[in-house]
Amino acid sequence: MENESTENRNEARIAIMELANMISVPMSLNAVVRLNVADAIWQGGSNSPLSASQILSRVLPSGHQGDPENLQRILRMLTSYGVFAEHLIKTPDSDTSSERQYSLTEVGKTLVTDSEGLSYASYVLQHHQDELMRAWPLVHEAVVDPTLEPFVKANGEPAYSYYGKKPEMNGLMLKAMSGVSVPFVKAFLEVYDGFGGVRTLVDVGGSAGDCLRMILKKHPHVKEGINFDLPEVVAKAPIIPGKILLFLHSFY
Ligand SMILES: C[S@@+](CC[C@H](N)C(=O)[O-])C[C@H]1O[C@@H](n2cnc3c(N)ncnc32)[C@H](O)[C@@H]1O
Repeated sequence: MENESTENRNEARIAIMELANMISVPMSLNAVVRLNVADAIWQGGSNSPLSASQILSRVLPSGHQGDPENLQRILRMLTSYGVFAEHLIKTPDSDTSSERQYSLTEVGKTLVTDSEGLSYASYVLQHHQDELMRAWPLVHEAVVDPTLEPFVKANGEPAYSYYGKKPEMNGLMLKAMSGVSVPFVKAFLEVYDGFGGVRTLVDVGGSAGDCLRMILKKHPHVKEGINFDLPEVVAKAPIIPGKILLFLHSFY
């Protein structure tokens, strides 16, 4: 091993410590989503910088002060990962001290609830449910014995059949997929021109059917959409009479 005091070795030690603590990043993200911080800052588009105390006064029920210091720690952490922008605002009664305030960056804005009630917040929550978190410490076992995936080892059955039995998880999965896919499909439909001549369109694993619904709306010559997904999923997907059929099946 080379000399431990070289710049390279110092940077390597810091890098491995950062990797070892990386869980603090998604967990902090999960915390701000649970606390609904993005909507509190966004306030219909104002995105005015707010201190941790001001944010807490908007997200907690009246009478609950919370701990602004702890929230500020989380906000600072996520600022360093580009979710928030930090503003140092001089406090009026002091020449020297300043207050930290936070607004949303482009990344942070993905967590703001839109007019359809969607955002990337559900995607964040979906990934950090207890059942998924339980599978992560078993990843090394997938190397030793790949016959059962970590989710099955942790929860007794594969993820999608598990979601199907838990209405809350199923609902969150649907909402997460809608939140992720709707903005992408909007952008994709602005530039993609490949649906000419298509009469029937099948979306395999179409979830709540958002992609199909948006494509059929933009391209009325596509007469029929088939959402091919699991029974519990299509049971929750809105039907468009005469336009979207639901195929209650499994591709396994
Ligand atoms: C990652 S999601 C994709 C959702 C959707 N395509 C979108 O972009 O929003 C995967 C989808 O595959 C579906 N799926 C998983 N296993 C399936 C199976 N065995 N048969 C049919 N659909 C399945 C899930 O229910 C889920 O809706």
